[in-house]
Amino acid sequence: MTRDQMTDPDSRTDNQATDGGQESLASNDLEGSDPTTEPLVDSSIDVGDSTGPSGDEGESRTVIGSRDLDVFYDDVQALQSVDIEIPAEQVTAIIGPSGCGKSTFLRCINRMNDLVDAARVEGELRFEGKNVYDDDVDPVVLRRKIGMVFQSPNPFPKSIYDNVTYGLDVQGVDGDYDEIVENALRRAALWDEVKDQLDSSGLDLSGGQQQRLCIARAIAPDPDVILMDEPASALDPVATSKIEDLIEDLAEEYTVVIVTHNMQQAARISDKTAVFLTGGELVEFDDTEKIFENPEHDRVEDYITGKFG
Ligand SMILES: Nc1ncnc2c1ncn2[C@@H]1O[C@H](COP(=O)(O)OP(=O)(O)OP(=O)(O)O)[C@@H](O)[C@H]1O
Repeated sequence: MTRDQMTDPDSRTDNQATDGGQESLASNDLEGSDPTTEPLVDSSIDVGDSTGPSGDEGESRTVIGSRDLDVFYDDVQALQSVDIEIPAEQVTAIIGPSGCGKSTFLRCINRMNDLVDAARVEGELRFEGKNVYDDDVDPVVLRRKIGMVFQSPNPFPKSIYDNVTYGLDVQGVDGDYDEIVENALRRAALWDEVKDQLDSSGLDLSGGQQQRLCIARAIAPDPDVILMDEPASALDPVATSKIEDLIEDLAEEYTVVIVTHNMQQAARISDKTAVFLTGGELVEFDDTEKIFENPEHDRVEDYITGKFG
């Protein structure tokens, strides 16, 4: 299987399951994709320019990269010429003041901005070396490889079991659903708490459990990347701590990109940190320790130390 086969003209559709018009689903809960012809990006292939800038041995492979990425909402520019190389199987935090384009960047990665009429994307955003904005890329397939978890826990009014299998069901994916559900719930650190109540409504869980259920739902289709947009901001400190532990565990298997307003959280859980500042400029991207202890840019230091933002 080659990178070119990420495309699937037969299943090309932007359909996404919706919940009362809210952006309230794991993004890989998508209808319209034909799993029998699902074109995959084989991460074992030579991905050319998707290696890191230095290509040094021991350097983590780049999974997501952008070059000169601009995003506009009508005439308003939300991102300006963003260049970034996001490494595999690490946690990358996106931080910055309100309105600096954090969510916009996250949504570019799996083309969720396609769902916003006013949004226009220019430049290049690569997943496994393939520009996801090429005409031949199927966004439905892309979103199965790049799942998403939103700010507010948003389970469906369905059983815990059905919440996890929903995305698989609508795509007609075959497989042992019992096994998939158990694996996804285990990986989301929820199995032990819910294994005896899989038929109960997902809405009866606590907020933190609901968010872990949403993470299980995002994991079920077996993505490569999990995008998280402030996944703990609606949770209490105990539930937040569990989600943070979970995110660190997930990075052993998945590439995690998380938007957070909480700088302590970024410092605690991420390996890399990207600092966006007003105007949608990516000002600095480096190891999290470096960003928080010795940033290159005064503006980043001012932001980190709370002088503005
Ligand atoms: N759907 C939209 N239509 C028009 N403008 C938008 C839309 N979404 C975002 N914007 C604008 O794009 C810019 C970046 O917004 P974005 O939500 O990406 O920032 P953010 O850093 O995630 O903000 P916050 O931290 O407040 O969530 C802002 O000026 C915002 O008003």
